Amino acid sequence: MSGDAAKDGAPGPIRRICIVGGGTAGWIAAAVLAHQYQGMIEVDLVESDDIGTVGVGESTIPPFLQLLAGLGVSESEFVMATQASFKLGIGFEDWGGPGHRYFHPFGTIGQMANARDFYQIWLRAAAGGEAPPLLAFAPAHAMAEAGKFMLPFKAPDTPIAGASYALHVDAKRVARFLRGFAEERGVTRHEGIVTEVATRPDGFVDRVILNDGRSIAVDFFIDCSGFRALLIGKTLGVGYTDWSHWLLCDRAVAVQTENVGPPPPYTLAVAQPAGWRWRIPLQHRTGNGHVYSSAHMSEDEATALLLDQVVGETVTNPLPLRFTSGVRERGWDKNVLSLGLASGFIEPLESTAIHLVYRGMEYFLRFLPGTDCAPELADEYNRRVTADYEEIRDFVILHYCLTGRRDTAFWRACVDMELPPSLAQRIALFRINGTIPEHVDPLFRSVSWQALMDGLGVRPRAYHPAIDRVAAGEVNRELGAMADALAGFVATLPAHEAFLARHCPAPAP
Ligand SMILES: Cc1cc2nc3c(=O)[nH]c(=O)nc-3n(C[C@H](O)[C@H](O)[C@H](O)COP(=O)(O)OP(=O)(O)OC[C@H]3O[C@@H](n4cnc5c(N)ncnc54)[C@H](O)[C@@H]3O)c2cc1C
Repeated sequence: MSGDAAKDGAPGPIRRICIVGGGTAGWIAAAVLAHQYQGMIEVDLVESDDIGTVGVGESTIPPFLQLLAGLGVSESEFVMATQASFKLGIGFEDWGGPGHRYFHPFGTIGQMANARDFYQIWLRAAAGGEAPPLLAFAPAHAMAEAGKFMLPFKAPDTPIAGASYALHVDAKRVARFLRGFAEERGVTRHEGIVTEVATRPDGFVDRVILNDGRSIAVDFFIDCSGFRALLIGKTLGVGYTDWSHWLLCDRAVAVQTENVGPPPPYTLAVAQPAGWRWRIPLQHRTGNGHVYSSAHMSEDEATALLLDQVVGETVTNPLPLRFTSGVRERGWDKNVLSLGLASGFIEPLESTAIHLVYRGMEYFLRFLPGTDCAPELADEYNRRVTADYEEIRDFVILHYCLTGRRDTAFWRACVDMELPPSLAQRIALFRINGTIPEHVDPLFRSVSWQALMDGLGVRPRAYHPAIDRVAAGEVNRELGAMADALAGFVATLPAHEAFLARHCPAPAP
C-alpha cells in the first residue's frame, strides 16, 4: 500500500486512488481529481468495454456548467463535442390530466421589490385577480415557450438576465470527452473486468484484481461501477435505503430518434398511465424514454407506448433499464467512496443524477482524508449527501402527489400515498402563506418549489403579512408592464437553433 505515515504519527496523505468504472460518474471523478491534484495524487481508472455504461443520462441542470468552468473547459467546445443543446427547464404535460401543462424554469421568477419575495407580491396581486400568470415573469420559461435562446450573462440589465440554463448532452460523448481530458492530465486507464476485491484485516479494501490477473493496490477507491456497486455494496456490504414506496417508477425503456424540426430548448416530461415519457433534443438526434412502474405496466406495454408516441424515425433499438430509487446508507465507508449509480439513484424526472456525482466529489475533496480515512470525515460527508438525496427525493415526489389524477391505479397510488414527513410539512407550510423552509445549501431554491406548487395548483391561503408594507396599487400595475417587457424582449432573441448554428454547431455524427 502506498501513502507515507507522517513523522508525528498522523496518517500520511492519500497518494494513489483507483476509480472502478468509466461511466459518466467515473470520468467526472477522474477529471476533477486530475485537474485539482495532478502531481499529488496518482489516479487509475478501471473500466470494461464488455460491460459498458448505462449511457442514458442526457439532461443536466445548471450547476453542470460550473463543473465545466471549474475544469477550465470551454463551454462552446464542450457543446460541439457532445452534440449538446441548451436546456432552460422542464416542461410537464398531462400531469394534472390531459392538456394540463406546467414548467420548471431555471433561474429567477420576477424581481424582488423593496426586498420582498416576488412570489409574495405576485400572490397578493393574483388574489385580487390583477396579475398575469406566475410563469409570465420567468425569463427561462419565456425563452423556452418561444423556442428562443440567448446566454443570460451576455444580456445583463435586460429582462432575461435572471434566467439560468443547462445542457442536453450525448452521454457517451460526455464520458469520451472527460476521458480525453483526464488522460491528458495523467490518469491511467485500465481496460479489464474487476473479478475480485481483496480486503485487509481491518475491512478496508486493499486491492482490486482484474480478469487477466493484474491487481491494483492503492490508498483509496472510488466505486463508480454503476448499479453493480462492486466495492461499496458487494464487498463492504453497505446497505441501500429503498425509496420505491414513494417513487413507484422502477423501470425505463430508452430509444433515440431522428430530429424532426428544430430542437426545443427544454426537456419534455409527458405523464403516462403508469409513469412519464421524456424527450431530450440534441443537435442531431433526440433521446426519448419511458419511465414506468413495473407493478402497473409490463415492459412490452411500456415499449409499445413509447414507440407509438415518439416523433421521427427510431435510430436505436429500445433499451430496457431497471432501477430502484434510493440512496446508499453510507456513500463513503472506510476507504471507499461511491459515486453515481453505485451511491444511489432518484428516478430521472428532474435529471439530478449527474449533478450528485460532482456534488459528491466536491464534498469529498472538501473533507479529503488521510490514509486512515477518519470516520468522522466520512460521517460528515454522508450526512451532507443524504440530505441532498432527501431534498431531491421530496422535490420529485411533489410532481406525483399533487396531480389529483385518479384515472389509473398508478396515479391513485401516487395521490393516496403517505408522504415523507419532510415533504408533508413543506406542503402544509406552503399552503398557509407560501413559506418555504430552505435547506442548508439547497439545490432547489424557493422559486423552483413555487413554480411547481403553482403549476400543480397549490395556492397559499394568504400572502405573508409583511407584503402589506409594499404599496399595492402601483406595484400591481407594474406587474403587467414587467411581463410585457419580458415577452417583448424575448421576441427579439435568436431562435435556439439559430443560436446553436451560429455559436456552437456540432458536426453531424
Ligand atoms: C432511465 C435513466 C435515465 C437517466 N437520465 C438521466 C438524466 O437525464 N440526467 C442525469 O443527470 N442522469 C440521468 N441518469 C443517470 C445517469 O445515467 C447516471 O447517473 C450516470 O450515467 C452515471 O452512471 P455511472 O457512471 O454511475 O454508471 P454506468 O454508466 O453504469 O457505468 C458503470 C461503469 O462501471 C464499469 N464496471 C462495472 N462493473 C465492472 C467490473 N466488474 N469491472 C470493471 N468495470 C466495471 C462499467 O464498464 C462502466 O464503465 C439516468 C439513469 C437512468 C437509469
